[in-house]
Amino acid sequence: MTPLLSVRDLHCSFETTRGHVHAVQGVSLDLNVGETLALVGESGCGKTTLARCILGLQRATSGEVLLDGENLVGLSRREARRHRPRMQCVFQDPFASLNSRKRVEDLIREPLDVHRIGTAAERRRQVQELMERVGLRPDWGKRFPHEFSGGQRQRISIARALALRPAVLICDEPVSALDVSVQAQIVNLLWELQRDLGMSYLFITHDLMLVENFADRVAMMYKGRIVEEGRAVDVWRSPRHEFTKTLIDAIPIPDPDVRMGSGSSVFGR
Ligand SMILES: Nc1ncnc2c1ncn2[C@@H]1O[C@H](COP(=O)(O)OP(=O)(O)OP(=O)(O)O)[C@@H](O)[C@H]1O
Repeated sequence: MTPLLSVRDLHCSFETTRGHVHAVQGVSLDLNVGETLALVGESGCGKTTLARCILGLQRATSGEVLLDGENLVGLSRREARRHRPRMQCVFQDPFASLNSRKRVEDLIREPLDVHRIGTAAERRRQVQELMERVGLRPDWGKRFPHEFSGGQRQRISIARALALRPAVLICDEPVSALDVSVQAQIVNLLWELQRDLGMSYLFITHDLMLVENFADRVAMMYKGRIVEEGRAVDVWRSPRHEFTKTLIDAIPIPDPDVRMGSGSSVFGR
């Protein structure tokens, strides 16, 4: 099966006042249709830079990002625009990523306006549907982001990302700015959306436990490289790289009275 998204030997470097930073060092990854690949690594290992290169927000130094077999690296802005609807992103901070001066309905409608999808009436209707879909009341559309909680704001970001019906959703630490109780709700929402819409997720996190039951495969990133990759269950049971072992060892042993039965998950999968 040809992967939907394939990253091939991707490098990204920065020249800074402190010298040369080789943030992404020859990363290769595949993401299949309907699959969740968790990209797990500690702060500064290059996860966001990799995501930005995949999305075309950051120019890769070399390598390929193939979407349905077409290489996106080095495309002109105009050519890249054609692919943009197919890959969308939900960022970490729902406070910073939403323009605070825009009403929620305008924020969610914006991608449809930019890509001129549907009539004005169809776009308005779609905004209502998207709000319902992510668990927001459609009559809240006239409100501004500051009137919402962190979890609700992340729902707004998700609705906005879904507007163009992407095939790939890149979730860059989408719950790490949220309270633990809210984290589970947002992860559950993402899981339901994937089940219903069939999207593929690249789920970036520093928290291995968060993706324990959510990811199909896990890629461990360490100092700019993928050091271990495999089915989530295999990586979890028999980690090979020291970095993975350290992360797993740091996870508290769950209280059996709280986690109902072996193998069950707080995220219900
Ligand atoms: N625009 C930039 N200019 C210079 N250096 C950068 C730039 N963006 C990232 N870096 C550097 O690249 C390295 C990887 O950063 P990156 O943000 O990709 O890591 P990360 O794993 O996403 O970390 P975090 O989880 O903290 O966001 C870091 O050393 C960072 O300082």
